[in-house]
Amino acid sequence: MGVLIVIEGLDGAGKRTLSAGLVEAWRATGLTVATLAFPRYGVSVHADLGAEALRGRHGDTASSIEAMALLWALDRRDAADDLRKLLADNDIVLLDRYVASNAAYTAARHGQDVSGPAVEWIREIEFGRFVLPAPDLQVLLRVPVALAAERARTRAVADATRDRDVYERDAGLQTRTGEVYDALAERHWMSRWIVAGPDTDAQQLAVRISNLLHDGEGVTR
Ligand SMILES: Nc1ncnc2c1ncn2[C@@H]1O[C@H](COP(=O)(O)OP(=O)(O)OP(=O)(O)O)[C@@H](O)[C@H]1O
Ligand SMILES: Cc1cn([C@H]2C[C@H](O)[C@@H](COP(=O)(O)O)O2)c(=O)[nH]c1=O
Repeated sequence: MGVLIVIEGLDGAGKRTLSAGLVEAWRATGLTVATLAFPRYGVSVHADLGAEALRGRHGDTASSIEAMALLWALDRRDAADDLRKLLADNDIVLLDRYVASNAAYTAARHGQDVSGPAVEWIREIEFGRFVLPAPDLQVLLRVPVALAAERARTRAVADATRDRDVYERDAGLQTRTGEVYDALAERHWMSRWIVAGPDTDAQQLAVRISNLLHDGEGVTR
């Protein structure tokens, strides 16, 4: 049974870039690694509807905090069987965003902190009702809001398919989301968390995580 590792962080933090580096580093040591990125655009109708809503389509869907959270959660529910199979077949399954994204953004949109009802609602729906696998380790890629926004802007200029959505244009939302992420990490919500900075070297982080897992630290099952 493999371990489930999640990279979390703000829009533009560099999660996808760091994930690619981790995969390369682990595979070079002979480990089998599978990856999934949520939302699963182009695979899940729920993910695609969510992305379209964030770009002004589907009436008032984007203005409903719970409607958006349920779309992202339903994408993960549909992926649950695939996720379990990947865990059975690989040493490591690395996720770019998972349930904590929904907890952080939903709480932040409501202006709640980590102790508010939104985080508990997401936990109950996704881990309780949808029975999604719990992570073994979550990594918060902690990047200042301004730097993450700059990275998202630069990416949007370079790649027309990655235009900034309404969440990415909302600096207040990103700031509040960062605060909820910090609290989730401090409380080790649903697993042990470690925090990585903006210039994290993927190779070094891969070694750090491997050591944690090897020592049994941060492994929840
Ligand atoms: N360490 C880094 N230094 C400089 N630029 C970086 C770094 N990491 C990522 N970037 C750049 O920042 C932009 C955003 O990175 P990336 O797509 O990996 O972020 P992300 O967290 O996955 O974003 P999102 O959640 O919005 O999809 C990309 O253009 C990427 O090349
Ligand atoms: C998976 C997930 C995502 N979100 C938020 C985070 C982003 O602002 C958007 C779209 O995600 P992307 O990584 O920029 O493609 O949605 C969320 O609120 N809840 C989730 O579960």
